[in-house]
Amino acid sequence: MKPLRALCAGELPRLVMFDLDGTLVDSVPDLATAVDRMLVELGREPAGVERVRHWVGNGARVLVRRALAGGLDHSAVGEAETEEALARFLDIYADCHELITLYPGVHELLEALSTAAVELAVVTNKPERFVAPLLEQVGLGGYFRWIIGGDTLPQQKPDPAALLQVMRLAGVSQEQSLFVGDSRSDVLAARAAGVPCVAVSYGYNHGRPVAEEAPQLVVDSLAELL
Ligand SMILES: O=C(O)COP(=O)(O)O
Ligand SMILES: [Mg+2]
Repeated sequence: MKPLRALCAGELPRLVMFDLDGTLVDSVPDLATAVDRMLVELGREPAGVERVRHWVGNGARVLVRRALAGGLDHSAVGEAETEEALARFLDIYADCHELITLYPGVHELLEALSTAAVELAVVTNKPERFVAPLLEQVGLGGYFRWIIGGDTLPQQKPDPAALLQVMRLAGVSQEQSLFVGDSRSDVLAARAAGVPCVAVSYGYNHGRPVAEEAPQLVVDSLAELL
């Protein structure tokens, strides 16, 4: 795990925090199914998986607002409309987990880290209630000591609060920690928390290359960290 040592002053990190959607799992096909069912129920055109891919990353509420707006800028969408659509989306998505898949290298990396007694956490903007069951479904149930969802704390990424909270709970400093994510919010949250960030190039970053956000390292597969 040389690349990880290089990021943490020659030592293995004691804590690795992972983003979920677009980093560990490809959840966009299911999210798109749920978004499209919601839109059709509301009498609108479905958005399709490619557009939904660009909208994921800032939690369910923003995803629904982007779907209602038909684009990334959701500033014109009203509150009442958001609440009604969000409730439908959450209900529909609760039964939409058929297409989720694990990215290559994920299982191998988590296995190697946990064998090396590195503490593991998930810090995602996905609503917390979905996270543990999905990890279980894809065979990652036993790995994570801490799970923080987008509604666990008052703040979500790019705010560093969740990362700071996990480091506090683990009793581990920034220098001994690492964050692995796929989007701008992940790189910004890690930077604000003072934690080095590895970004995966295959995830969702609103249609932009995540390398533009200047993480410490970009990899095309988590297997590169082994
Ligand atoms: O639910 C989202 O918007 C994305 O969640 P993530 O933080 O795991 O990428
Ligand atoms: Mg992500």
